[in-house]
Amino acid sequence: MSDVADSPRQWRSTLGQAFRAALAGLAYAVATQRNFRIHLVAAAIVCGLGIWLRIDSADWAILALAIGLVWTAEMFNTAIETAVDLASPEYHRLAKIAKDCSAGGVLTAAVTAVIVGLIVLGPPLWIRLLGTSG
Ligand SMILES: Nc1ncnc2c1ncn2[C@@H]1O[C@H](COP(=O)(O)OP(=O)(O)OP(=O)(O)O)[C@@H](O)[C@H]1O
Repeated sequence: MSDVADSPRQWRSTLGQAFRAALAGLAYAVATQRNFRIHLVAAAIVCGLGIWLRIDSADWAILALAIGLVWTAEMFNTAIETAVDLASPEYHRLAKIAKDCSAGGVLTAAVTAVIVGLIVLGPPLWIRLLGTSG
């Protein structure tokens, strides 16, 4: 009996296709979603501040989680919007609920990331700019 799992070469090929599809999804979001590009720029600014302030590895881990949360929410939002447009190009009450909830998810993630950023970067930024911790 032949099975995909029997052949390492087929496994690699399947994984390669899945990875390429995932990268294509990311490229689509970057190319078409203005909000996603804004989140990329915000992440770059946060990383620049992190380097400048020499935050420690635990703080980097927290910031990475917050950035990843927002990007993930934006990717799922793009997927949901696209699927809703496919299923319901005309106005529909349920399509509105789906898109509004999806947008609410992105907003929740973004607000969370801003709070995390303020907690992690705020105190060292304050000290760096004003030269005092009190
Ligand atoms: N088919 C639809 N039926 C009902 N309401 C819709 C429909 N399409 C969009 N809407 C409403 O319009 C809002 C904006 O939808 P839209 O598809 O323009 O998304 P968006 O948030 O502007 O994202 P993007 O700018 O990335 O396309 C939705 O949140 C929803 O309230």
